Amino acid sequence: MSKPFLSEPETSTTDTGVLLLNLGTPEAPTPQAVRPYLREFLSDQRVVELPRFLWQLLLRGIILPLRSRKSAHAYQSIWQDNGSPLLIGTRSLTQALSKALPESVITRFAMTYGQPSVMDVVQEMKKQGVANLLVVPLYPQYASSSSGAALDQLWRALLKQRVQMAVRSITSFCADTNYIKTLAAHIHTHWKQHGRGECLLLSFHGIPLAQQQAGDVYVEHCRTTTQHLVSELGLKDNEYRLAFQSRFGYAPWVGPSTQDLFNQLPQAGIKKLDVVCPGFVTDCLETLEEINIRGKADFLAHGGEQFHYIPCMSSENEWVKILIPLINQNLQGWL
Ligand SMILES: C=CC1=C(C)c2cc3[nH]c(cc4nc(cc5[nH]c(cc1n2)c(C)c5CCC(=O)O)C(CCC(=O)O)=C4C)c(C)c3C=C
Ligand SMILES: [Fe+2]
Ligand SMILES: [Fe+2]
Repeated sequence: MSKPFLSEPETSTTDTGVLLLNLGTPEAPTPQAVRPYLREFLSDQRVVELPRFLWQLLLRGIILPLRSRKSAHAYQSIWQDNGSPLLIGTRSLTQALSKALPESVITRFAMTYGQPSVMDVVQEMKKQGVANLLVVPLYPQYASSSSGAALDQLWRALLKQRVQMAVRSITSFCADTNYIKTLAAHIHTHWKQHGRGECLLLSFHGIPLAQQQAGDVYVEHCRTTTQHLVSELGLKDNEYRLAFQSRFGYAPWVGPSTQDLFNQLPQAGIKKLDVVCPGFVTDCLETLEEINIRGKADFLAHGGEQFHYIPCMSSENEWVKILIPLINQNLQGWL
């Protein structure tokens, strides 16, 4: 029988730690590796809120066999020599923040699904002496299915601790001034280097409409980011669009859909399109494959002439500029 609480070191420590949380990604771009990742992800009731038994029948019987193969194929098109872009990006962001924070702060990352797990990393940080922990889900806009699910894993880890850590968490930073200004500057730099389209599409990951109607603040947060960003960029109403991507399943999702806009915008006279994904801290399957491969092909096939995807901001310069002040503000009194 497993013990209800973990054994603790006898010395009491007071070190401070910062834990970054991201979604997780498969170990390899193969159906065999994608399947356990999707099973864990899609079994989370924050992600799919259907009755558990019915959903598990559907998931294991129909969805996993089909989706694992389809997703593995998509992952193959973006996989890098050293692994999944989401893992590479999260690791390099952790290294950059670790360098920029005082040496005494222990900085790590963990994944909501897959490896490294939140449970293992929190345990390891505790062994290293962390007693005060700041947790930063890497999602500027809060959604129950992303930030909420990430924080659930942290609370699960704390349930195992005999002597619990002091914990602070950042739940969202959708209107943070450094985030908005740095993102606006990033877009300007892209325009200077590659030219500017007729319209800027801000594409956020979607959520099921039922979750929004049940009170999730996610869409409101996406609108807040959009308002601040377009005002910082000085865009007129006809120079930008807000849309939601990555629809999953047959139930309605929040709209308008990014996919629909790729098909419709050329007919509405927009032939040159720039796309940015402000809700993603690191490039991943949903930006590199869904937007920059499939989305681009659809837009061009429907009469579009120029499609520029503006990549996520860099870890070393831009995200450090955004996250260090936010982290320092939340570490007050601990250092
Ligand atoms: C803003 C962050 C995200 C929210 C909100 C979110 C909700 C959400 N996602 C799914 C289903 C899938 N998402 C998948 C990939 C994926 N999702 C996010 C972020 C959010 N998801 C990221 C960063 C990624 C990329 C992971 C990577 O390895 O690069 C996938 C897996 C890929 C696929 O098969 O398409 C699924 C499935 C739901 C159902 C949902 C809200 C309820
Ligand atoms: Fe940049
Ligand atoms: Fe997702």
